Amino acid sequence: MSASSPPESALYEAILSRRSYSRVTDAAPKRSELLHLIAAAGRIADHGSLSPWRLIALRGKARERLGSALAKAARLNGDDASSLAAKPLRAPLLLAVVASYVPSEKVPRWEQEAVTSGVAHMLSLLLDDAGWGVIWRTGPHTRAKAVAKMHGLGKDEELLGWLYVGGMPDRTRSSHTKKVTPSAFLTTLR
Ligand SMILES: Cc1cc2nc3c(=O)[nH]c(=O)nc-3n(C[C@H](O)[C@H](O)[C@H](O)COP(=O)(O)O)c2cc1C
Repeated sequence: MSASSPPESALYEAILSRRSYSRVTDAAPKRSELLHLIAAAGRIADHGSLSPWRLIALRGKARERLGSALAKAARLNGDDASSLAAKPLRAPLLLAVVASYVPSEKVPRWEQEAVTSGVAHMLSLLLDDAGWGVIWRTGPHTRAKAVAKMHGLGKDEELLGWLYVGGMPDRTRSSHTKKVTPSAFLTTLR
C-alpha cells in the first residue's frame, strides 16, 4: 500500500465491516479470551499513561441485579419495572465500561473519559472481529446512584454504559453496515 492507493489491510476491512448486534445468542467469550482482547484494546493512546479505565463483567445473576438497580433508579413498579429489569438479560455477558479518573493537573477528566471510550470502541471492534456480537448500550439511568452502587464504583468513577456481548446471530453482516461519505467529515482550514 502506498499513500495514493486505497488501504486494503485486514484492519481496514475489519473496521469497515463491523456492526452492532442488538440481538445475540447465548454463547459468550470466556474470561481467558476477554483478557487476550483487552490486552490489545488497552493499547489505546492514553495521555499521561494514566490507564483511567476498567471493565466489569456481568454474567448470570449479576445481570439480574443490574436490572433491579435500573428499575430502582427509574422508580418503577409492576410490569414497567419488570420490563426494564429484563433489559440486561438481552445478552449473556455485559461488560460495564468504567471511567476511573486519576487525579492529574495535566490530563483533565474529559481526556480520561476519551481514553475509556477508546478502549470500549477498540474492544468492541476486536470482539466483532473475533466473531462475537456486540452492542454498546447506555440509557437514562447509566449514571444513577443505584446503578453505581450495584457495580461497586468508587467516588471518582463513572459508567459509560455496557458492551452487551454474545454469539453473533447467523446472518450476513454486510446487510446492515452504514456507508460513510468521508468528504462530508473533512474540511481544511486555509
Ligand atoms: C456511547 C454509545 C452508546 C450507545 N447506546 C446505545 C443504546 O443505549 N441503545 C442502542 O440500541 N444502541 C446504542 N449504541 C449503539 C448505536 O446505536 C450503534 O452503534 C449505531 O446504531 C450504529 O450502528 P452500527 O454500530 O451497527 O454501525 C450506543 C453506541 C455508543 C457508541
